[in-house]
Amino acid sequence: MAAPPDLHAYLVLHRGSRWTDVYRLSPADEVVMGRASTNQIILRSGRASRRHARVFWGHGQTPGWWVEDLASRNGVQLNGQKIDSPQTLSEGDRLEIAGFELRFTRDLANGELNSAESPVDSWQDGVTEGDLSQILESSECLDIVSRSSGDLTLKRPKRSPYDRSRAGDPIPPRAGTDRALLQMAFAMGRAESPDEAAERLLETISEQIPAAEIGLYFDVPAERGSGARLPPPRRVHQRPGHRYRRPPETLLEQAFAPNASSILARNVLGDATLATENTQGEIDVESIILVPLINTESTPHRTSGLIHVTTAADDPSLTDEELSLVVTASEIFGEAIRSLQSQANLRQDLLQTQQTVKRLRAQLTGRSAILGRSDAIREIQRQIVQVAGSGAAVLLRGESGVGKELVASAIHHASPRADQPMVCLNCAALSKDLLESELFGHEQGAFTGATMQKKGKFEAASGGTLMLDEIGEMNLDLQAKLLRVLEGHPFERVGGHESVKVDVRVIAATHRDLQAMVQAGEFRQDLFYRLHVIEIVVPPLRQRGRDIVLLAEHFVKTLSKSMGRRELVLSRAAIEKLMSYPWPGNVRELRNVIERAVVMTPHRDDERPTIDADDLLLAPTRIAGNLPSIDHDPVNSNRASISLAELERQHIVGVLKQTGGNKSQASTILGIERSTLDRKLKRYAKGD
Ligand SMILES: Nc1ncnc2c1ncn2[C@@H]1O[C@H](COP(=O)(O)OP(=O)(O)OP(=O)(O)O)[C@@H](O)[C@H]1O
Repeated sequence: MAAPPDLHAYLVLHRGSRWTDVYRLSPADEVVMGRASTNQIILRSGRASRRHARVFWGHGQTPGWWVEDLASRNGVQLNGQKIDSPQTLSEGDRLEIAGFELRFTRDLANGELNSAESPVDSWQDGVTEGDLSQILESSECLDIVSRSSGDLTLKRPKRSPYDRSRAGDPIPPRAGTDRALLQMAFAMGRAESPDEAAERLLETISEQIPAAEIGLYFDVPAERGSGARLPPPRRVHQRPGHRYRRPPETLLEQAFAPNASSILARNVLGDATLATENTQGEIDVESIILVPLINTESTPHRTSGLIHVTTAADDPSLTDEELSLVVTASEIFGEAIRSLQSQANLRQDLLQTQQTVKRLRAQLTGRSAILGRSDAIREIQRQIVQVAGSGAAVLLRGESGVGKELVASAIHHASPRADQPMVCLNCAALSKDLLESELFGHEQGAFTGATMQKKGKFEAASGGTLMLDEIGEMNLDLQAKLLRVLEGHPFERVGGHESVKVDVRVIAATHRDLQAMVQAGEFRQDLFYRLHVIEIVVPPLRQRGRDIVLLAEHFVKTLSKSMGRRELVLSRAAIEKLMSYPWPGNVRELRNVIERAVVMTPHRDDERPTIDADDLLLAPTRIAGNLPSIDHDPVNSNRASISLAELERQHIVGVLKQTGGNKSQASTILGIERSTLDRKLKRYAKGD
């Protein structure tokens, strides 16, 4: 006799926070719980009597659902009170029978399907291949298994459905399930996309539960996580002659609610809260497994997908082992998706980093653009293009500050080595031993302080370009070692025996006359010839005509911007002053002069600030040949009339001029720290 639908109710058993078992009560059938295998709900516990309790529909004084203790040894508790006569059941009542707790409800939409405990740990915990056996092991916490359609079988806690050793085990072991899950885990580990992983998931579940329809939903956007708005399943498995139907609204609400747990529901024929009707308007689903996929990357954790398995009226009910299988498979799937996601994120990061590197490189190339329209600079630009393609060594000659490093950088960036490193080393700044170890590296313990192996600039520039500035300052022994490397021989790190071979293009630079040095025996002739094959002479600034103004305006613009100042303009008088000055310190000196002027020019709001001739602090200079000379020769000027402090000041100014304003070089020559030099210069600027 079919009961009116509103008389149906459910017994719900939560098993930890992992999943929920639902048994649908039908008024036509009483449900007996106890140890005997003939019961509808079998309690596999030493504390259970053979026929322990029954739940039934009664028409007595109060028509409704009743629970009765069938004279059990350990009794039945209803909401914490032991019962001694049949009691009616009300919404939310809690039954405790032989150590198991069941809830009575008529309304599953009332949140009853979800456990009160914190979020489902199945998806959240995730698994790795190594964890898989542990997860299978954790299935031992299963305390209920189903035997046949329409009943619940409770068994002792801590018994695994995979345990084959117990005599008289009512659960046939699922041979091959573990192996299928392992194979699935490995296949998912190789998957290249979430869809491929999903394919493996569906394949495994449908092989293990052949008599079922399966729908898989994943990547469900947060705003579409319920009801009619749920997108169609991404993957479906249905047997010939059967159609998969998505879960009804009530079940979806449960699955997408916070703390959703997995659900196994049986005996659900005709229940519109748990299944969706077919085209004839009937609900012909017998049992359901619904496992939410929880996205733990989101805050708070939320359901981002579902595995939905259903059996039809004529099929056997889904079992606990099958629930366990689907939950475990979902955990593995979750882990695979997370790992694919993090791979995708890494790929994305890498792409962004590569784009940043490209952008910065373009900026650097822009910055290293050699400004100038003079014939002298056009000739340099032509030579750069000409030599860039070859891997031959290049010798750059020119006064200090003319832009030799800029030319080297332009050659590197125009060459096929542009994507590889460019490394610069100033040979004048280091002692012989230090220079050797900087160039070729050293092994651990090679000298005092060599606490670990260090690669040299040659290795650092591998595949790229090494610029050796002030090559004329290199000691003769090192010149010999350098020549061997330029000739393609391997080298050894200082204190080492291992041969290191690198592919590095060397660009050497000097402001000195190397030929004269060769004649004086200060530079190796063979090295000179090797370097001299391609020689570019960078002209001094005073030979570049209007380029002086072009460069000055460029520095005014870029320096005002970098200092956050409104853009300044050079007055006509200032331009004339710049054009008539011989620039012994070349472009570096010009840059320094403009920098000072930009800092010192007063800031007025009303008009565009102008750099006037007086704002340009140029040192009085006398030119000898085309090299800078020093006006204040501290050695030969009238020392007797000046103080020691003034003598020091003059000497420092002289050395700075000699180095074209290069403070690092000046401090090396003066034998003082760069910071000391800065301090002294500040003091002079204040007029102390
Ligand atoms: N043509 C140019 N266009 C723009 N900036 C330039 C130009 N030439 C030189 N500079 C700038 O002048 C400064 C000195 O240039 P660089 O260091 O290349 O000179 P250098 O000849 O290598 O000096 P040194 O011999 O003292 O090492 C740098 O700030 C550089 O950017």
